[in-house]
Amino acid sequence: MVRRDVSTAAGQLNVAAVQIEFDDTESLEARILRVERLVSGITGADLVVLPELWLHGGFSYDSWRRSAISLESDVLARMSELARIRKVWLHAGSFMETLADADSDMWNTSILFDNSGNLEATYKKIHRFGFSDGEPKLITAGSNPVVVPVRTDSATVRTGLSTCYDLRFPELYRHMSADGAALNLVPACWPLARVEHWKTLGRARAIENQAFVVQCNMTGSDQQEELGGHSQIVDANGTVLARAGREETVIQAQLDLDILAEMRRSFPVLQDQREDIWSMQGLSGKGACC
Ligand SMILES: NC(=O)CCC(=O)C(=O)O
Repeated sequence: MVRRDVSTAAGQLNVAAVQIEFDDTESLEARILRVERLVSGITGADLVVLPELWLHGGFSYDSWRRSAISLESDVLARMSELARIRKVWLHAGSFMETLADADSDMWNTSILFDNSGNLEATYKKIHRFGFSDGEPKLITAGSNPVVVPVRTDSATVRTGLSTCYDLRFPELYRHMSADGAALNLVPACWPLARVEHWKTLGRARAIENQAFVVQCNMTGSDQQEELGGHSQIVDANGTVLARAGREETVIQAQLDLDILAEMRRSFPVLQDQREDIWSMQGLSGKGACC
């Protein structure tokens, strides 16, 4: 495995996560306006993160095809404009992406704009949630991990993109770590019933990869599924720098990337990884199931 130089993280980055309340009865336009207002009210952030499928509803399977959008849609033009006007990097959360033709595949695609409103990266969710229902039935899985450099006047950091259920698969984060990720952004639509998993797995991904983790969840309810909230910003020690409750809110924290780089130098656990671990005793990377 080729490992990127970890010194790609430096400086200070102020990040905000916008925890959005979902309500099945609200129109898409009303929700977009609310999100624009929430983002416009944030001060001092370099990077703002929105949740997974905040427009469509993470569990609104029946309406996904109807509400799906293409990368050229007006909604994304508005998100790009928001990033440009507010001069923030904007992880606009994820969207149900489709191509122009009606029968196209759909993907759960995350979108990152830079602070001039340019589209910097897209990431198609790799691990689909729902077992034999929901995402595996309706959408196509991505197959490319994405790590992208985020650069501002005061910071530079390679940033890994992942979505919700991906958080349960540590090998994805190991892969992004090898590609230099020192910050992981995790938009989600994670239910209340498993919110302790959400909180613990975010801290675990931070500690084991010596990286910051920004988890931005939905709250409210979607097709009778109570959504968990508890968005959090975690440092590489697993310390929660900011955490929401279940209300619609913005959380914000300053990420000190110089301290992270120093921690990685003085406690260099990542260099002790054994790449031969999967070939030991003939096991493959896929765990036993049922
Ligand atoms: N939208 C999701 O990926 C939900 C994931 C989830 O509920 C879980 O991992 O638990």
